[in-house]
Amino acid sequence: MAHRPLIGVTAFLHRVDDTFDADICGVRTPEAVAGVAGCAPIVLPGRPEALPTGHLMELLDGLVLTGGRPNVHPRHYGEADDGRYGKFDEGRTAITLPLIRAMVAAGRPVFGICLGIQEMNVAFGGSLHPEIRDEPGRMNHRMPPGEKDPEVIFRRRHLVRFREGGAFARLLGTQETVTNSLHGQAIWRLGERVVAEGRAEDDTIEAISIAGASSFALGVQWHAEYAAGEDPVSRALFTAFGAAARAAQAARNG
Ligand SMILES: N[C@@H](CCC(=O)NCCCC(=O)O)C(=O)O
Repeated sequence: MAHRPLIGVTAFLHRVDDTFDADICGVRTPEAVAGVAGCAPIVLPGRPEALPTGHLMELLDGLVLTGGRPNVHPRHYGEADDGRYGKFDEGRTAITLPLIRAMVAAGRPVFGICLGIQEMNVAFGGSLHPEIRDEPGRMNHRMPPGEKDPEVIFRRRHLVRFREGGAFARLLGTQETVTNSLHGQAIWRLGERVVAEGRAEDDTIEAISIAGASSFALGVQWHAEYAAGEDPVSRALFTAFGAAARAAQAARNG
C-alpha cells in the first residue's frame, strides 16, 4: 500500500516560560493534515543548516505553512527593521521562502495560514504592513488581549469576500465567509504572481493564490486549521490540499 503523502508542517520559534527556546507547532494543523487532508504531517524545525531546500524537496509531497507569533524580517522585502516589526524567526524564514518557491515550481501543493500567507507573499517579492490597524480605515485584526479561552480567541470576527470567479470562489462555491482573526501584520504590496482572492470589509487581503501554479497554491490570513473538520470552508480547503498532495505524490512516483 502506498504511504500517505508526506507534508512538511512548519514550526515557529517560541520561548517557553521565559527560559528556553523551542520550535513549536500547535496540534491543530497536523491534525487537519492527517484527519481532513488524509496526509502524513511532519513538523519542520527552523534549522535550515540541517534542512536544505534540496533535501526537503526530495522528501516532501506538500507544504503547510502554519501561523506563528514571529514575523518575517523586513529585509526580505527591502525594508529596515525600525522596531515596528516585532520578533523574527530567521531559521523558519530561511527554510520557508526558498521552499515555497521550489514547491510551487515543482507543482506540489502549498497552503499558507496566517504567518504562512505572509511568507508566501514575501517569497514572491511582496511586502507586509507591520501593524495593519495603524492604517486609516483598517480594523484591529489581533486576538483579544489577555484572552485564554480558545473559543473566544478563535471566534469568527469578520467577513471575507472572495474575488468573483476566482480560485476560492470556484473551489468553495461561495462568495464569502466569516473568519477568525489573529494577526497584527498583513499583506501590503502584492508579490509578483500573487493574486488577492479575498478581502475583509476594511480591504485587508485575507486570501491569495499564486498565478500560474500547477497545483494547490493558496494562502489564508485566518486560522483554517482551528475547526478544519467542522467548518465547511476549512474542510474544503484541507480536502483540496490533500487531493493535490496525492496527485503530486503520484506524479513523483511516476
Ligand atoms: N506574526 C504574524 C502572524 C500572525 C499569526 O500567525 N498568528 C498566529 C498566532 C498563533 C499563536 O499565537 O500561537 C502577525 O502578527 O501578523
